[in-house]
Amino acid sequence: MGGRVNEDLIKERRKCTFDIKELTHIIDCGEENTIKRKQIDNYILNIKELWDDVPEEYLSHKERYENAIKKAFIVLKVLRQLHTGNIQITDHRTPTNVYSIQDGIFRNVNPLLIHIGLFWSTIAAQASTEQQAEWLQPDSSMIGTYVQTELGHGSFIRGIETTATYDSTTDEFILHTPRLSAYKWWPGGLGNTANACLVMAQLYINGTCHGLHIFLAQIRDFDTHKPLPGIKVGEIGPKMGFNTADNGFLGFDNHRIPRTNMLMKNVQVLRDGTYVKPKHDKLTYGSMLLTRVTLISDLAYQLSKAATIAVRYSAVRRQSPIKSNEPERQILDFVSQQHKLFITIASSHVYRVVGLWMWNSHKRVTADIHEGNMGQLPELHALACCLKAISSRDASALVEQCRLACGGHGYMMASNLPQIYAYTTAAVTYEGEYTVLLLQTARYLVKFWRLAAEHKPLPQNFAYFEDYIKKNFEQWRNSPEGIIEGFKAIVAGKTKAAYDTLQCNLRNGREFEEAWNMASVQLTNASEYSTISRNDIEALQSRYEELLALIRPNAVGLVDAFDIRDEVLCSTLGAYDGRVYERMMEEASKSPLNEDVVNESFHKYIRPVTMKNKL
Ligand SMILES: CCCCC/C=C\C/C=C\C/C=C\C/C=C\C/C=C\CCCCC(=O)SCCNC(=O)CCNC(=O)[C@H](O)C(C)(C)COP(=O)(O)OP(=O)(O)OC[C@H]1O[C@@H](n2cnc3c(N)ncnc32)[C@H](O)[C@@H]1OP(=O)(O)O
Ligand SMILES: Cc1cc2nc3c(=O)[nH]c(=O)nc-3n(C[C@H](O)[C@H](O)[C@H](O)COP(=O)(O)OP(=O)(O)OC[C@H]3O[C@@H](n4cnc5c(N)ncnc54)[C@H](O)[C@@H]3O)c2cc1C
Repeated sequence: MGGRVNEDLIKERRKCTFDIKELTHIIDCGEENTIKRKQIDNYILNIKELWDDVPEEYLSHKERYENAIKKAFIVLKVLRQLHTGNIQITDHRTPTNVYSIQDGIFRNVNPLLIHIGLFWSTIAAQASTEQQAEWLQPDSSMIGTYVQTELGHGSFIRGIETTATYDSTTDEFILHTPRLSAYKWWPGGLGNTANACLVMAQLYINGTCHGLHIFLAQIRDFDTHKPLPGIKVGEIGPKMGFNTADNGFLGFDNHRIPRTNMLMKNVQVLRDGTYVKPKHDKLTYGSMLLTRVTLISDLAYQLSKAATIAVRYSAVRRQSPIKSNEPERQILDFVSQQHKLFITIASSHVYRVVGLWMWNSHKRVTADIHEGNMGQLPELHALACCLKAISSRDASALVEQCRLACGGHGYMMASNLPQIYAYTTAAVTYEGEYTVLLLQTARYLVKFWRLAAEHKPLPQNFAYFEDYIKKNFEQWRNSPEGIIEGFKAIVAGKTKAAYDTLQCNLRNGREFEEAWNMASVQLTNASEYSTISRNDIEALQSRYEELLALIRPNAVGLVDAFDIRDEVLCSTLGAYDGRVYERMMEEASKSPLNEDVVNESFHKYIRPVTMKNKL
């Protein structure tokens, strides 16, 4: 859409006091990455078939999938070309914004996301060298997905009921779904697209259960795409979001696969049925760990999208004067509006930095695991659980806050805020539900509190537990360092309170698991345990208000620095030129309900009633 840039946005950009490009390079982890990202964006933007004329919301459930899958295979081809062609990407999962353009293409989710992001990466991480040589061929016919969750079990995966029973007479595993609750349910791409999958199932050898293992199973014919005999597969139906992805269900009726289809890098079943244990029995959960780490950066990016839309809109939107004799003000001038929006910008930066830090930690710990050293895995797991849980919860709350900050127009699908919310809130549940993951972290903290309470040696990371017990905490200091000390006090105080409740429940004769359940609200909540006083809180509050005023002139510059293209934002409210009302009117004109001046329903249903007595 042509036309001049909104005057208010022009003024905002003139006011900016820092170098926007420099911040963009920092966000992208270097100018080189910014250049690479822009090259990819431009390349993909020129592929006409990837861009829709009709807004997605007007398509049926079936059309949405068909449109998305058409685009997904074009993107897949481009991805392969990018890996071998002129634009080189060495590590496509580095959590920069390199792949952000897909948000614009799908306005939702790539139906091949699990194929690209989980299927291949699980094979790469958990299959033996020979298996990888066979399966990771660039011209492979496999379109795969990651099949773990069942109708009856998602969080408690030890409860998974699908079985893989070794038959030594034929050297095969028999995959079986014993009952309805054991049907696989949810995996992305399973409904219509995948012809293969990685299945999480309970391994049985000679009547002994060895727990959960991962198996590669073909489920559809590579040529005809019909389900193989013994496979019942389909799509689960419309969801709150993710409707461009065909999440599916799957049941096995004694479906046989070769023994060599179990992922055997860390654990093996030999020809005679001998079971060779892994070095750590949670290595099978490795893909969940990696996705939790990756998600933190993805959620930071979703926050930057929501902030860009809401800040630009708030700079353009004028409503109400502050003083009655003045003109109406930009809504961004209201301090309450700044509070809603600037925290979203800040949170995006926080989770971007933390996501990168976690990504590097994951790389380091994985390298250690390759060398046989599992020592850092529990800490990484505890951190990934907590950060995935809070980043998804914060992101969905803040995206919703941005939507509300756009008033009625934020409720329009054309603002793209409802779609970003539906996408973001799903992350609170998938890849480990919020509370369930927080309880994993609590379990880790309580273990170290017990050591502290028993005056046993603690790792350096937990020295602050000892400080808390010895009352070594400093008085509150109103500074970044002081705030960190305050948080340490809160964690220690909360862990102590939960631990004391746990001990009290145990002394009252409860079994540990029951005592844990009774303490679980305390184990997941945070309260104020620091030495902060009422005066300190008031001082912090006024410092916060001063900072809002300092950020205000740079607000548009800060979101411009996220450098998110209009084709990715897909928002009438958030486009770079700020021509909000023109874009809204243009989008409304695309509604099929505006095609006829008088809709045919008038003649069928309305007129017979309204004109009844007059005919
Ligand atoms: C343009 C093209 C685009 C291309 C795109 C390219 C790339 C994209 C790449 C990535 C994607 C990026 C972003 C993603 C965006 C969107 C995502 C889209 C789709 C969504 C996918 C969703 C997929 C899924 O949901 S898969 C299913 C996930 N399911 C779960 O997470 C289940 C949760 N439950 C569990 O994990 C476990 O049951 C548990 C809660 C951890 C408990 O396990 P259990 O065995 O019962 O263990 P227990 O509690 O008894 O603890 C025992 C012991 O083990 C320790 N433990 C547990 N887990 C682990 C672990 N993982 N690692 C290490 N240790 C572990 C635990 O702490 C205990 O220790 P201890 O005894 O206390 O010492
Ligand atoms: C959009 C989307 C995509 C998905 N994609 C995939 C996929 O590709 N592959 C796949 O395998 N799965 C996938 N899933 C499934 C997802 O991983 C699970 O839904 C998720 O792990 C939560 O499990 P659940 O549904 O069993 O929730 P439940 O565990 O039934 O949660 C319900 C409630 O019970 C509470 N609860 C459960 N256990 C405990 C406990 N021990 N202590 C305290 N409270 C507890 C929870 O906090 C929650 O409030 C997807 C899900 C969604 C929404």
